[in-house]
Amino acid sequence: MKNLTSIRPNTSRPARLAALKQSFQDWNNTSDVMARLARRLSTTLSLEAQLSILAEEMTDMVPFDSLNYRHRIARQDFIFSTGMGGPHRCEYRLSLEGHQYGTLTLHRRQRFSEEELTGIEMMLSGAICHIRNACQFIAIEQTALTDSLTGIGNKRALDEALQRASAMADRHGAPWSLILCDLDHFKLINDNHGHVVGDHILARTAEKLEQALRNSDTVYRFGGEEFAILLPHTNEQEARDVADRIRGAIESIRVDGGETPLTVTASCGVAMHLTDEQPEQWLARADEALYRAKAAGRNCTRVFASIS
Ligand SMILES: Nc1nc2c(ncn2[C@@H]2O[C@H](COP(=O)(O)OP(=O)(O)OP(=O)(O)O)[C@@H](O)[C@H]2O)c(=O)[nH]1
Repeated sequence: MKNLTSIRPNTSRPARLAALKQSFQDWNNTSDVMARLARRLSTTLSLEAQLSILAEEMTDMVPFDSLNYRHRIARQDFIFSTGMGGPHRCEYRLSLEGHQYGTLTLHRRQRFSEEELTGIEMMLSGAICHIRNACQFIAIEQTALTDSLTGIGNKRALDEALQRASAMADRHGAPWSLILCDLDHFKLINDNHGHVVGDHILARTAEKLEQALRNSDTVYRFGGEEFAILLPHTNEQEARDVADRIRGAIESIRVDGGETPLTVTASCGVAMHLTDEQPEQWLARADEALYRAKAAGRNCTRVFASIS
């Protein structure tokens, strides 16, 4: 409950409002480079958009032929480039409070003067907090989409990827396939050798899957011992071949298990996306195919045929 006596009388203050209006106009139209840079950078948390703004503002002060930025964030390389090189360059490692936030390089045909280098450094000082925030935002987003045990995409990442893939398959008519791959009798491994060994096998499986796939294919940990693989431009016959190949890769894993090395097999279910099919239906068909592979005795692949 508000204390009514503390509420100020509801009268307008024309002088203050006029000052606010002036201040807003100044803020909006400022010719102060640093203030404008800070204002523009604060409008976005997209690192790409921030670097575009920085490049735009910087080229007004210190013309350059190209700007390149590179930073490894949450195990992925973030690269931004604009323009085409030149023989002279200046490079800055961006850091704040002991943390690195990437390397920014400018190239130009003419040498950079001392005054220009000082100008660039001043602008980078004005941008660094914003760049730090954008880098941290990417890292947080990445963490939310990554499975902590294996380092590959998690269920949430798969859900988002399935949405995008369904939309693209419908728009472009290109085939997309989904493989669900589940380790066989994994409970026995945990029961007989412990969870640490089970975890190790899951991590090795993720590694093997990534090695066995093309760069355009993406792999996710979908559940405990279940993985999903999304394959663009791949029909169901090709996806079946991929599924058999990855089962072979998983079977080649050897883990120290006492007297004899431990091995593991997997079952796979394959479904190709159907026109206008919702992601959940697509996933359900792949799951049904996986169920059939398990029912058929495991260590095999089954396809949910798009034409029966
Ligand atoms: N070590 C480890 N085990 C997990 C993890 N997530 C799930 N599991 C285990 O995976 C096992 C899955 O067991 P089930 O669903 O019965 O499947 P299964 O034994 O592989 O049998 P089928 O799938 O029918 O071949 C359970 O023992 C879970 O505890 C994990 O992150 N680490």
